[in-house]
Amino acid sequence: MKQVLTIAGSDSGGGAGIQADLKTMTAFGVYGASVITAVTAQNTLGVQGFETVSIDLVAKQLDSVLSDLKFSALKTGMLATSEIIEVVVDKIKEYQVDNLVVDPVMVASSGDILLAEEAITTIKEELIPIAKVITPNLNEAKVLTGRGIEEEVSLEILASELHKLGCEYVLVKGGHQSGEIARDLLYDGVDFIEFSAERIDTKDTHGTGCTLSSAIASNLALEYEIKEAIQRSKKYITEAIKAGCKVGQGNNPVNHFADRKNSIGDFSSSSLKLNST
Ligand SMILES: Nc1ncnc2c1ncn2[C@@H]1O[C@H](COP(=O)(O)OP(=O)(O)O)[C@@H](O)[C@H]1O
Ligand SMILES: Cc1ncc(COP(=O)(O)O)c(N)n1
Repeated sequence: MKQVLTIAGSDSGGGAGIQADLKTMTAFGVYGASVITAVTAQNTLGVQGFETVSIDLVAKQLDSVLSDLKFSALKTGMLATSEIIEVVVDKIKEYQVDNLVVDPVMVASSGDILLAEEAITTIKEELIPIAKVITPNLNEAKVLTGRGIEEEVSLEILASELHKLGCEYVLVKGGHQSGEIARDLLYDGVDFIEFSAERIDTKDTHGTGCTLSSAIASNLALEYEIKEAIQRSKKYITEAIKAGCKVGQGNNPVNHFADRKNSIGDFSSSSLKLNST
């Protein structure tokens, strides 16, 4: 069984972070393990607080899983501080794990900040150069290229500038743009490749970025080449947004099991029989 590691923060609401990552990995039939960097108190309305896990315990978690399991791919999400990024980079290098997908999480969709400002430089200088693919959203791409959030700039310019930071591929996500199409752009240093899907008219997009990056890591582990891995992930995230999980009062999460007969919210056709005692 292919094994994939997520190194990210916990979302108590279950829609983003580690929880979204493990659900996505399960949906693609790979084995998911997790190293938790921070614990957030979070729901569909926002992030009410968070604490980071100590550097020592992050390092111990990494040693535990990397010395035992055999990962075909890994992803990073919320890393919170420069110190955590540094230990993550050291361990990835020490254990020589390939297929690193970096989702440079900075701000939750609710607007709450999940990354210390000085850690942006550490992401650029230490993490991005060892990544196979980075998956910034529009705002993250602007911050990483030293732009203001309000600045008008094309996905093409952002992708080509980010590629210079040393990763193999850049996927700039256009989820926060307006228009009928949700367009993401991949750049390999030579060609631009577009991944487009219908834009779903909803505010229930909590966890979309975490889910997409985990789907890409899962598909790389399954040995799909990068374009095919992204194509499959884009299809998956579009279906997951469409199906949605109406669980809370704010911006609800996507439905990671949209293709299952017994998808979340519809157990009517489930083959699972529970014994009542
Ligand atoms: N309303 C939407 N309809 C369809 N696809 C969307 C929608 N919102 C986001 N996406 C897609 O979800 C993925 C995650 O993108 P985005 O929401 O920009 O990332 P993040 O969660 O990091 O902000 C991308 O493939 C993006 O195009
Ligand atoms: C622990 C954690 N990690 C990442 C995100 C970003 O996800 P989103 O941008 O979809 O809210 C989040 N809200 N919480």
